Amino acid sequence: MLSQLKPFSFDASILQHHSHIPPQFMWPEEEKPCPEPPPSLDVPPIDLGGFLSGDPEAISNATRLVDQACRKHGFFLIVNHGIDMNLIEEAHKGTNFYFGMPLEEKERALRKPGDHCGYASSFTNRFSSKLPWKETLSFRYSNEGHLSSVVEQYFWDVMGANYASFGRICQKYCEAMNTLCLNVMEILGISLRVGATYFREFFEGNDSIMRLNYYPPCRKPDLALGTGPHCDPTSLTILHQDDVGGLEVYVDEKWHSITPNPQAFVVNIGDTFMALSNGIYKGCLHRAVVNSATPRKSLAFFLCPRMDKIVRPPKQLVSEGNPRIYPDFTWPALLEFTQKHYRSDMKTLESFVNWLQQRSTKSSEHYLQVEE
Ligand SMILES: C=C1C[C@]23C[C@H]1CC[C@H]2[C@]1(C)CCC[C@@](C)(C(=O)O)[C@H]1[C@@H]3C(=O)O
Ligand SMILES: O=C(O)CCC(=O)C(=O)O
Ligand SMILES: [Fe+2]
Repeated sequence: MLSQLKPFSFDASILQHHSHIPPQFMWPEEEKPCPEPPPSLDVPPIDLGGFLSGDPEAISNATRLVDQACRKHGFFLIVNHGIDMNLIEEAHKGTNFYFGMPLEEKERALRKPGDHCGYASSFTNRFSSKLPWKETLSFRYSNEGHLSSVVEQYFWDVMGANYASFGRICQKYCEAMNTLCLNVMEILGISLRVGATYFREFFEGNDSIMRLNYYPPCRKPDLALGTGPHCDPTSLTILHQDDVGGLEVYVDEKWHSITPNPQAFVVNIGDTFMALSNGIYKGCLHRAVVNSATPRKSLAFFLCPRMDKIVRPPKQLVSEGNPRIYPDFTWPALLEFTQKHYRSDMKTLESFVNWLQQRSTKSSEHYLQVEE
């Protein structure tokens, strides 16, 4: 259980100037950043415009490259995506604006225990060690009719009139991410040979999470981590990083850096899509390191299925040779597990399945006791 600790506030405007960092931010030897900058990962970018043009060669290239990447490590880049670069720049500017505010202003959106939305500064009241060196602002996106302006509304309701313009930018940005995700779902459907519409329809009504990551400079970047090693428990992540660099992906038993490319989105498979693909596509292990000089930002859109959807692979992906790996589950159950019972890492899905089985065993034992 993630204990409710006596919170101390991580005020980045102060802590970033400390030559020593609190011990809670120091990571163990086996998880610390690499002593030398790791090699960059050579990932062939997927030309989304080419795929969407209907050109057979472009479709074949995109689906082949995505299939190779997702069977191996679950990570790829998208270029020629059609998203307005001004919108992306406005989203980064608004992120700077928000995280540049005094702590008490940011804490007006303070994340409540057990909730995934709101402002968090390194989760000081959530974890007792291996604290991430970052501030985050997370909020809900849905394209269901009655929630179609839920992002803009959140900024009005929680942040106030000063953030209305930023709220409009984030609403437009999330709508663009939704379009991008559904196009990627078409590529994944063709790559897995279940058809272009299968996963697109599954995620048409999604209930997703947008997260703004802000990594202040750290005087001990070799001891801290901005975000610890993990697979995203969500379905698909579309991330835009600024030009600072710090995202690392674990491939072939070693860490690789991802060179910033403002024209590209970083895309990775999450645990929930790994279950939807019956383990054929892998959740991508990744982390973020920090530096001593420059703040870093990343905008992460986490695609999640509608709350009532059952996460179950299509029958074409289950066979005698490839039997079911994970039981049916819903995203809200996995989300609650990550917010109330378990800190997401590289074993989240396995731990979640064990937790589900223990709970069903306990409840059937209880039932039997009541019955006897
Ligand atoms: C559903 C989520 C939980 C986290 C945010 C989204 C997807 C990624 C998860 C996370 C980033 C994985 C690393 C640990 C974590 C606690 C973090 O460092 O922020 C995770 C997020 C969370 O639980 O808030
Ligand atoms: O900031 C980054 O580059 C990675 C952040 C991340 O992995 C996450 O928010 O899940
Ligand atoms: Fe992540």
